[in-house]
Amino acid sequence: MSTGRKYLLRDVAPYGGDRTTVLLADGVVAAIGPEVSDDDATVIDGRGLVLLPGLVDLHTHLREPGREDAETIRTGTRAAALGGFTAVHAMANTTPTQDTAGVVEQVWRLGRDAGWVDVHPVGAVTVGLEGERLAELGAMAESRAQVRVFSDDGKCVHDPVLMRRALEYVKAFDGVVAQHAQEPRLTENAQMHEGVVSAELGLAGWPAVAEEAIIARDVLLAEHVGSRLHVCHLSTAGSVEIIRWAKSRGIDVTAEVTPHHLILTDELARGYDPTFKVNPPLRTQRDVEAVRAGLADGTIDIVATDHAPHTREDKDCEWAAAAFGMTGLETALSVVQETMVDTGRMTWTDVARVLSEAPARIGRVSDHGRPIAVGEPANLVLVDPAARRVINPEEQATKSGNSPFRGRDLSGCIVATFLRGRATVLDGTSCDEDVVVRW
Ligand SMILES: NC(=O)N[C@@H](CC(=O)O)C(=O)O
Ligand SMILES: [Zn+2]
Ligand SMILES: [Zn+2]
Repeated sequence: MSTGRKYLLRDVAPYGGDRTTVLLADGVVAAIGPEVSDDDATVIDGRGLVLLPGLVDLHTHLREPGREDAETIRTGTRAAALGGFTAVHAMANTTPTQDTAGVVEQVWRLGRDAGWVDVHPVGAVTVGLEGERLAELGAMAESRAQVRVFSDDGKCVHDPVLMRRALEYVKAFDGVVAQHAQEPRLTENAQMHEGVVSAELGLAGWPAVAEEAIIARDVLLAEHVGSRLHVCHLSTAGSVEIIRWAKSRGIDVTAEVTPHHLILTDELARGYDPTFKVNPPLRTQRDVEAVRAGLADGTIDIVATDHAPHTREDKDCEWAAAAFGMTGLETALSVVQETMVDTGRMTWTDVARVLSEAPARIGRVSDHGRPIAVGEPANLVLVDPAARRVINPEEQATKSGNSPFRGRDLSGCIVATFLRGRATVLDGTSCDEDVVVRW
């Protein structure tokens, strides 16, 4: 499983703490300590660099099968590695839908063959994401892909009876239902957040209550059946309040926020640039403050990218005709650093929790999100928090150009990413030749 190559990360700061030296060999963390050395190892000067467990994304759209013009498993996972990820969960809204053991195994296998990160397919909750019949959840759980996260993401499981049955069903294999919380009737034709800006622009609004009503219903359903619920891309102040209340009652719910909802607002719609059209929509500054506070105090468990690549044809058109979604794998850590670390709201230990440990736990991925300790799998990322870069989507590994950060100067760069001790990224560049699968 390992390349046989060894790496000596000299004078790195695990979790941004005291400097030490870390040796990676045989796919694991082989030694840690200020005096550690190894003459055969490739030495990386880690002064000023922060070492974190490899990032885990619970919410990525890789588009394959079906929309390889927007992204492939190979391009999307290379983007993930460049963003510091070692594992991603690939959402089920592909064509065909990831609603059978056959399709999730295909995605899992393509991810393994690409070799950039571990790909964990998400299984659809309902057949074809149509919200009518439960998909074969058990068969997907038992397949080689070992699916534990189920979601109709892109669509809401809006039938409460189906949602209840899904929550009950996944208990048998310790699965979780990840809900895209969008009340369909309240969001018909919705184009952006419903508020002052949508009124001024004359665009149909997506009210906060359309998200909050589903979250409120689902936490009560989860409590009723004693199951695990995960809320995708939570975006409003009211949603944070509901999750806080649910957790105080002991309900087994977790929630995610995207990088873009931590930093961007609905004001960006004023330019009618569809790059900023996303589901759920960018909200107000008050919501941004609330999700930051919720992430800092643990109400929101994780940051997930909701990386949603779209072709130029699907995005370079008038606002109303454009697809919802923005890319995020290659900028996620920078946005979290800027909004949460550089502002003093979180430490790097907190970042490891929200971008690695907690998503691995929610997705039941056992060999990622582990502590940086001797004997643990060497799934790691090395970050230079002092570096800055201007985002140019044309230079990114993702096939799609719909980054909302185009032209923006962001802090923090990924220096290296290691998957089971093999460098997938070195010096901020992907190690293309090294990505030979050894399983
Ligand atoms: N987030 C988006 O705006 N779009 C996602 C679907 C989704 O996450 O709901 C997509 O698949 O493009
Ligand atoms: Zn969604
Ligand atoms: Zn999504």
